[in-house]
Amino acid sequence: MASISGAFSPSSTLLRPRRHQSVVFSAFPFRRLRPPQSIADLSRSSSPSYPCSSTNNSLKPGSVCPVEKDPKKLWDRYVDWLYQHKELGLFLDVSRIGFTDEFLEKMEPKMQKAFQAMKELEKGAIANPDEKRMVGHYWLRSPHLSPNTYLKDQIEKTLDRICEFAEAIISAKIKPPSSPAGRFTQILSVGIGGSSLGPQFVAEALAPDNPPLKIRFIDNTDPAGIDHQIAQLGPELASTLVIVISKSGGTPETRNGLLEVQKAFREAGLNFSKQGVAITQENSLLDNTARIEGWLARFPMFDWVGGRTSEMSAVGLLPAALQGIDIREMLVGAALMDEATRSTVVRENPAALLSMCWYWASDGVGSKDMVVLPYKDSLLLFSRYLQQLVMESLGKEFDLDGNRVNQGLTVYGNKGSTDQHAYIQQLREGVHNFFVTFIEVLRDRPPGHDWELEPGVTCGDYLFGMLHGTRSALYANDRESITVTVQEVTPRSVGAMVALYERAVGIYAALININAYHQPGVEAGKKAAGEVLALQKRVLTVLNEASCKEPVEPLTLDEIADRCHAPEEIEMIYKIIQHMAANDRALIAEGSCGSPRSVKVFLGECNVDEMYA
Ligand SMILES: O=P(O)(O)OC[C@H]1O[C@H](O)[C@H](O)[C@@H](O)[C@@H]1O
Repeated sequence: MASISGAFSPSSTLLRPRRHQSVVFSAFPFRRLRPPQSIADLSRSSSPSYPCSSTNNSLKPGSVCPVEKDPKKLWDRYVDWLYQHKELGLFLDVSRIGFTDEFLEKMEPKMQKAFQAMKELEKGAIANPDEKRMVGHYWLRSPHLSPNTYLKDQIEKTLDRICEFAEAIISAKIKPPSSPAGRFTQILSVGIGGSSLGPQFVAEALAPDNPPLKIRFIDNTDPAGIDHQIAQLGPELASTLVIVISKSGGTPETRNGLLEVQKAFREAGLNFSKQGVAITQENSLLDNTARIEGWLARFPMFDWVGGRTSEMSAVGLLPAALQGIDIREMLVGAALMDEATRSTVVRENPAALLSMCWYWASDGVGSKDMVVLPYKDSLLLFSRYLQQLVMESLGKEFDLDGNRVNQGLTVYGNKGSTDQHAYIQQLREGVHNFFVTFIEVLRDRPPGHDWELEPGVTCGDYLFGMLHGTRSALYANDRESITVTVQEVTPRSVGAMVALYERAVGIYAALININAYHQPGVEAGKKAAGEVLALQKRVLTVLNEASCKEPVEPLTLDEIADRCHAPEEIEMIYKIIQHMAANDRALIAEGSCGSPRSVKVFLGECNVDEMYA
């Protein structure tokens, strides 16, 4: 790599655009052998072999299988395993994952079983048995594959409506009633989890510098965060289209976000219903609210699309279209990737290659974390998006046969090269509990804008050097990695990447025999949150009774817990008091919060109505 010295003495040399450049690359003559019939065939073929012996019944060699270091053999492995999708301009390099021929051979029957499971899923099987639901996100980009014409029509009609609505908003055929701009200029998206992460990722990746409508998100029940978003809109609230997204239509954080935004509208003298849009399942609480209040529009979320795989439904497509992103291109990218990932030849199926690598790298039990490092600022949120897609899908206590398995695959990462200045030190030299996925984007800038900031080297060359330097340095220390390469960040390539990972998760889930499409663990936290709020109400009632006495009776935490009939909840009661005391809740706490036993509490005023309620 070029030396750093002199890096800040820009040379103004403009690069001559070479029109043939990308063509040369995409037509690079990667040798494609006659497709082998199975992985087992491959292991008997001329591919280089990696001499790791397997321990008894494990699919992976027991201890550490040293990765190939011989440059010539590594190049052979690179060339042999390089996957290319020509039409999408996407490459997948798995050469720096050390799977062996023996591993591939043993995996082959499992892979074939997984392909069969995916085939049945796409045909409309109840692939989510707990919730008795079909899993149909693949139909969203290929409606003709839906199991019946009713679903096909639903998908197509919804897509047409999204396009028409977005066009009417952008062209100001539909206007907000009291906007000085005379048109919608902002989107405020209210939603959480799968109803927000995809739209956030896509906005960051694809929104133009000056979109027809700018988007911001409320994705939490943090009052300060909500206030910040509303304050940032300022007078533009009058020109804001509020899209409330919730599949269930009853998620508390989203409901709270909606109530806070509606209050802001009231206070600004605006009519929310003329600016509100709902995306939710038919007849959900949100749907009924939107219908009764006469909101501007309602779009459906289908029962058979899960939140974390909803990017190609109205959830992802409506916000994207309103930002001027070509959503039909996103769908084309996803459909092309779906087609490629239906192949039952592992080597020719990039999602199968990914899931097979995950299995190898994490022993099929999540023993290693997946660090996702896109070297492109616009893909910053990809790892965050993947975190939900992968971890909520694969992180399960039981397998499909009811065995306790505590499965999962941890995902984290932000972007390169920024993360090289944060935690890559540990990855290179510290605890060896991860593998990396590099996301490489070949095109640095739009054509005609590049320049050499030192002789022969552009800013993008540095980014390129950082990626490959890190990949090599990690590999030299036996740290495995996968590299996904795309030509550019476009609606098509983003659609393809979403589809690639959706399918990889589906295949991997089949390999480890778990239901990827439910999330029973999330319910426990929601239920516990409800219990905390119920306890808070009981605490307030007890305090009110004591505070209405003459004279007022300050209570210790033990006394409050006893009167709430919840002595085992004393710690939570302490936390409730601490939180309310910090938030001007007419509650007076004497003593020191640092020594909870000294605390005595009463209310600043007695609420007589509540006493007799
Ligand atoms: O879209 P919603 O029904 O509001 O759900 C939003 C999110 O909430 C949940 O707790 C689930 O774990 C997520 O999978 C879901 O995406």
